[in-house]
Amino acid sequence: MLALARSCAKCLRRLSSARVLRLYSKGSSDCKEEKGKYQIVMVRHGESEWNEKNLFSGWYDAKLTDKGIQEACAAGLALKKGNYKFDIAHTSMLSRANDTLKIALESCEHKKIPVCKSWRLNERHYGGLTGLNKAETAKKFGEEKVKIWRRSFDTPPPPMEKDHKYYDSIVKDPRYKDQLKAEEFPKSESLKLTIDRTLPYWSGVIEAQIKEGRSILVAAHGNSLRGVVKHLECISDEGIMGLNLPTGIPFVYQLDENLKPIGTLKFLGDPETVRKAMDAVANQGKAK
Ligand SMILES: O=C(OP(=O)(O)O)[C@H](O)COP(=O)(O)O
Repeated sequence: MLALARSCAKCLRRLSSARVLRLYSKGSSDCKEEKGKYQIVMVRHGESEWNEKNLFSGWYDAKLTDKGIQEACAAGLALKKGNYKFDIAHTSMLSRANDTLKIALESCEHKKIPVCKSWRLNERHYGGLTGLNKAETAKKFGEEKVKIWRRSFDTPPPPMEKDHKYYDSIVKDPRYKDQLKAEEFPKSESLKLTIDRTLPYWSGVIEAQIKEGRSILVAAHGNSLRGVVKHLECISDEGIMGLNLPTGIPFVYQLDENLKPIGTLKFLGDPETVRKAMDAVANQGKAK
C-alpha cells in the first residue's frame, strides 16, 4: 500500500475536483438542516483489496486499494467542506478502517486527535465464508442462501474451523494480544451477534463521550455500522436487510438530548452517487 504519509497529497492530485464535486456537492449543506443537541459522524472504510475482488472479508485484514485511499481522501474533503471538527475518533482493529480514518483526517487537515481502537467495532466475522468470492458462492449455493448469509438478522454463516486458510492470520494476529484470548474469537457472526458485541462499546464508551460533549468520528465497517444504524433508528430485523452502506462516504446523525436520532442518517454525498454505491453493494451477492 502507498505510504500513508504520502497518500493524501498523491490521491488528492489523482482525484479530479470534478469527481470530488460530483461525490460531495450536496450532502454537507443538507446535513445542517436539522440540528440536534449532539451529532456523530461515521464512515465505512474505503474500498479494500478484498472488496475489489468481491471476497467475504470479515476479520481478515485486507488493505485499502488505491481507489479506497482516494475514497478516504474524498471523505476527508467532505468533512472539511462541512467544517466538521472532532475531539476523538473510534475505529476497529482492522487496517482498512484505521487507514481510512488516518487518511480522512489528514485530508481534511484536522489536528491530531486521540484514536481508540476496539475489536468490538470490527466487521462481522464471516466464519467459513472468509476469503470466498461472493458471486462464486452465489453460483454454488444459490443467491437466496448467500442473501441469508449476508443480510439475515440472526443466521450466522458456517463457522471458521481451526484448519481454515485464514484462521491463524486472524487468531494469532498480535494486535489482539491484549484484547482477546484465542477461545474468545468469534467463529462466525450473524448481524445479531455482531450487534451483541458492538453495542457494549457503543453504549459504554461512545455514548458516554457524546454526553460529555465530545465530537466523535467513527470509522468502521459495513456490518458493524449497519448494527449501529439498526440500534439508533430502531429498525426491525427485516428492515435492516435492505440497508447496504457504501464505502468511504461519511454519514451524520443529529441526536437529541437522549441520544435518539432526529430523522435518519444523512450522507455527505450526492444522493444519486450514494444510491448507486448502495445498489452496487447489494448486488455483490448475485451470481455472475
Ligand atoms: O468485510 C466486509 O465488510 P467491510 O468491507 O465493510 O469490512 C464484508 O465482506 C462486507 O460484505 P457484505 O456486504 O457481503 O456483508
